[in-house]
Amino acid sequence: MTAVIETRGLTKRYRGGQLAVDGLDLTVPAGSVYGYLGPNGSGKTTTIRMLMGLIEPTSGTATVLGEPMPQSARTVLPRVGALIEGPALYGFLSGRDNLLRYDAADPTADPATRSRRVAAALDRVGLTGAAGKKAKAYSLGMKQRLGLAAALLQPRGLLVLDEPTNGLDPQGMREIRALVRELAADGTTVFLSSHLLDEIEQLCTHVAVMAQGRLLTQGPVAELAARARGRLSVLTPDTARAARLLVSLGVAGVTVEDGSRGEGGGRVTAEPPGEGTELSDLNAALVEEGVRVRGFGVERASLEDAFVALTGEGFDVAG
Ligand SMILES: Nc1ncnc2c1ncn2[C@@H]1O[C@H](COP(=O)(O)OP(=O)(O)OP(=O)(O)O)[C@@H](O)[C@H]1O
Repeated sequence: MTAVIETRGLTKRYRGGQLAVDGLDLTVPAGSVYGYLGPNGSGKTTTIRMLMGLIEPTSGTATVLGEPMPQSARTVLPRVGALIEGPALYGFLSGRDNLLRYDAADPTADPATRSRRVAAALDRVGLTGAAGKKAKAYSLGMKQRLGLAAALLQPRGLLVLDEPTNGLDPQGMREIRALVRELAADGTTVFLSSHLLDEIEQLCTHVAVMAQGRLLTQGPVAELAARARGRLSVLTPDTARAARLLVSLGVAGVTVEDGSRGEGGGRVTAEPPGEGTELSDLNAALVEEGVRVRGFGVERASLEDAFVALTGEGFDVAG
């Protein structure tokens, strides 16, 4: 498999002494939608700025589309569509005129076909109807889509999107996510940073998890989630009794969630039992004890479970 982005020991220490990225080894396979996940301040933007040749690494190497960065920035960057820290737009110009300016700034873009390229890009992001409006009248989501249109003026081998849904309302988020899915379906490799775990789970085939400048893990999303163990879940109105019994049977991590499940129902979750204990025996023991069981099973592990297992802490999934 060819890597579209590869870094080895990539490190950035800012002048003030802050170690923002620490010995990063990333491998982004061709055709992947690669989620770069980490809380604010974990080094995502710094990494992207190094990949795009905007800042020099302190040490380590990076290749993008097979060429070393920042040395090959001039040949690599025209093949990369990037949306970093919000698009730079002229508010007093229409959406269309903003794109015409972007296209004109690209020395490789043929002026004869400019208006056709711009029309196609506007259509791609669903802004044809609003193309004549001034950009300052655009919603944040429309501005973000216009930024994406600028990134799509030329065919690209790679799209790099830094927190593309940051600050958007739910509708705007849905629009941008739908667009990213469409682009990915066309086979474009997408590298997308986010601090939203559910966004990565919805959009990405691969994920790298960052914390404090260091890579905790990377790989296919499905593999990462599968590595985490699911939770045993018992739906019952008799939560306290169920919990006591599970604890007495040696089940670990027993947690009671009461309330809002209708008819006074609640839920008890726990770690799935280890070898030697059958799930069916646990269920039978609950029933024997007179616990009314409305649901029983092991829920599939989510990426969040995997993240908690990795870091020992929860994640800001709501943003
Ligand atoms: N120009 C700079 N000079 C000094 N320190 C910096 C600079 N830019 C970022 N940092 C620090 O480097 C660390 C990583 O920042 P970075 O912006 O890369 O993180 P991030 O994961 O992108 O977070 P956010 O989503 O908040 O941008 C932070 O501690 C930040 O304060």
